[in-house]
Amino acid sequence: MAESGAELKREVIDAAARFADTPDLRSVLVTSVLNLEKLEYDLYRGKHHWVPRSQRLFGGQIVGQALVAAARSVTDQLHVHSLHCYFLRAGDPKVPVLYQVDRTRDGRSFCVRSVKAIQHGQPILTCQASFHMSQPSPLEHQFTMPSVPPPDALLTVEELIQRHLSDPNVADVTKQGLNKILAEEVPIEIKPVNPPDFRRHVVMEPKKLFWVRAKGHIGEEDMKLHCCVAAYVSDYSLLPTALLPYPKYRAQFSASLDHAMWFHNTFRADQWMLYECESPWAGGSRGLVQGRMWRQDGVLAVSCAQEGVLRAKNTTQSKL
Ligand SMILES: CC(C)(COP(=O)(O)OP(=O)(O)OC[C@H]1O[C@@H](n2cnc3c(N)ncnc32)[C@H](O)[C@@H]1OP(=O)(O)O)[C@@H](O)C(=O)NCCC(=O)NCCSC(=O)CCC(=O)O
Repeated sequence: MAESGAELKREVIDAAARFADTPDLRSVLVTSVLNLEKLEYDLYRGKHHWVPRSQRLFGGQIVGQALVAAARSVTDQLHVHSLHCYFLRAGDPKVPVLYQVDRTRDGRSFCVRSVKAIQHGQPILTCQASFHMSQPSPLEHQFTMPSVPPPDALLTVEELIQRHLSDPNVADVTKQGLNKILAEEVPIEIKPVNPPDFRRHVVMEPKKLFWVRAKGHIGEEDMKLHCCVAAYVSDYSLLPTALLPYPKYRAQFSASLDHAMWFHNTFRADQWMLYECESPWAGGSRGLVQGRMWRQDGVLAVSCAQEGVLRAKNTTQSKL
C-alpha cells in the first residue's frame, strides 16, 4: 500500500509503465518492428518479426522500416504525403536490414528523403518519401466509401478458418494449409467483408474488401508512426487480389516489385480501416493492384498501388 502521495504517484507511474510494456497490449509493430536502432547519423538497423512462408522478408516490413528511417530526419511539422519504392532483391530473414537515409532535398513546404535498405552489402529496396507541411485549401474532394457491414458485424479470418475447419468434409490438404495460416504470428487483424473461398473453386472479380488494423495498441498522438504502420499493413494481402479470377492457377512465384502510397488524412492504424483492393490489369507474368484505406467515418485515409510478378501454373493440367 502506498503511504504517501508521492509513493502513490510512483505506484501509478510504475503500473502504467507495466501496462504499456505488456506485449499483447502494445502493438509489436511499435515496440519492435518499427522501433529502429540508430547506428549512426541517418543510419539505422531494423529487426524482423513475422516472416512469410516464402522465407523472403515481408515487403510491408521493409517499406514501413524505410519510412521510419526517413521520418526521423524531418521535423515534427512535416508529414509524409507519398512514397515510391522498388523491391530490388529478396530480403534475407537471417540477418537484420540496414537503412541509410539521404536527405535529398529540404524545401519550404516539401522535403524529400531517399532511403536504401541494405543486406549483405547490396540494396534490397530503394524508397523515396516526400514530406509536406500541409496548407489549407478550398479544393477538397474524395470518392465515397463503399457501403459494407461494420467490423463488429463480421468475423476475423481466424474465426472464419475455425468455422471452416469444423466442417468434416474439408480435405486434409486444405486443413493443413489452413492450420499453417492459423499458426502464423501476423501482427495484423483482418475481417473480410465477404468470406474467402478457402476451397479456391470460384472465379471471382479481382476485387476485395476487408477491415484491417494493427494488432495491439498504438495510441493516438504519433501520426508519423501510424503512417509507418499503415505502410507495413498496406502490403499484406494486396497482390493476391490479382489472382482472384484464376482459381485453377497457383502462383509458383509471386513477389511485389514496387509499392507506392499516398497519405491523404489522419487516421489510427490500430483502429479498423476498410481496405478496398482491386486489380485493374494482369498480363506478361505481372499484375497491377491498387488499394484504398478508409476510416470508419468514411474519410479516405490512404491510397496505394503496386505491381507484382506473378508466375502462375495451371493446377488442373495433367502431369503426363
Ligand atoms: C523479382 C526479382 C526476383 C527479379 O526477378 P529476376 O527474374 O530478374 O531475378 P533473377 O535473380 O534473375 O531470378 C529470380 C528467380 O526467378 C527465376 N526466373 C527468372 N526469370 C524467369 C522466367 N522468365 N521464368 C521462370 N523463372 C524465372 C530465376 O531462375 C530465379 O529462380 P531461383 O531463385 O529458383 O534460382 C527480384 O527483383 C526480387 O526478388 N525482388 C524482391 C521482391 C520482394 O522480395 N518483394 C517483397 C516481398 S513480396 C511481398 O511481401 C508481397 C506480400 C504478399 O505476400 O502478399
